[in-house]
Amino acid sequence: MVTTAADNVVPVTVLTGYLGSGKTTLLNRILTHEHGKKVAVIVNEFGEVGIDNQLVIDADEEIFEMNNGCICCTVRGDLIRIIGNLMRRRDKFDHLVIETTGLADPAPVIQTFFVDEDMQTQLSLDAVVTVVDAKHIWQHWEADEAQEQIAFADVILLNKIDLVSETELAELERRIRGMNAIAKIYHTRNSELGMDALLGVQAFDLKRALEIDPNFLGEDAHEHDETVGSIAIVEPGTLDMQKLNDWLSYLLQTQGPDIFRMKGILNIAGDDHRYVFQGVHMLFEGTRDRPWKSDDERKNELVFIGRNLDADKLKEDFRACLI
Ligand SMILES: Nc1nc2c(ncn2[C@@H]2O[C@H](COP(=O)(O)OP(=O)(O)OP(=O)(O)O)[C@@H](O)[C@H]2O)c(=O)[nH]1
Repeated sequence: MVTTAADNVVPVTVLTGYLGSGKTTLLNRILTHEHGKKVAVIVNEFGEVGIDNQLVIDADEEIFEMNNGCICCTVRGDLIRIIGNLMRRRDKFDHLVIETTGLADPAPVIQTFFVDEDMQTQLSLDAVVTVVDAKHIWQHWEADEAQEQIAFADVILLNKIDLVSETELAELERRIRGMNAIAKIYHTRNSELGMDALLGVQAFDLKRALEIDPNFLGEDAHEHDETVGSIAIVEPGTLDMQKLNDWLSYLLQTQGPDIFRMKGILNIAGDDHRYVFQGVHMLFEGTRDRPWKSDDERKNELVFIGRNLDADKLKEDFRACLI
């Protein structure tokens, strides 16, 4: 899973967003943009007319449609099969975008790239990009899918800003930030965003430092409006690796379904290297990272994004792992 540009792996962007939020508009942008990348796209539509083929051919892109049902039910088998076919034409593209349907939970798509060994050697998850309809999101704010799409995202486009006032937009951003402290949030019209912010983000690369909104970290008692939220732990001190392992395994066994994503940089006792980890539901990967630099502040930073998380309990259990 950990990859660098030098590896011959294909970066994969997972594109999510509620119905009508602007995913197709964004996809068209990606396909027609002069970014020098050849992008293959897998779309999952229910009998709708897909992206215009002419456009696809002109843009030197490849599109594959999954028409056999919901991506979240059949995802692993179908996705692996389609990607398998796609990889036979590996020379034809250098980035893959998977558009999930408006209602799909993005987790199974993301997990495919964590669990399947074949997938891991050939592809690397780049980022989850979620398009949010800034005007109409409130109508389905309570829907699990809408919340999960926001919670899983690395990049969020608050789209259709022409339809809302600045105040409304600020309020939406505040609430979304409370749910997801790690995503980069952009304000867009017609899903207009620079390609650098979309493709090649490397949000799942363990080697990249954890990026949490400093404002979020600064807030001690973060107010939560939603059942889905982010919890950040920033603590100095050194951790007992065994205790940490036990705690994290217990946490994932008991709360895995409710923990959508987690990431962290840790200071392990007796090790002069940083330990970095990330997880998606029950799936976890951690590795020894670069050495701490002399001017680094050796502290532990963790972020959990999930449903009904108990901040006090998480912090207490974390502290119990310190030496
Ligand atoms: N006013 C406004 N309309 C937009 C904007 N972005 C997209 N739209 C329109 O919103 C509608 C839905 O956009 P799509 O890109 O098709 O959305 P989608 O997420 O692919 O929709 P589904 O395929 O139904 O999930 C289209 O009519 C777009 O032209 C925007 O920033 N402002």
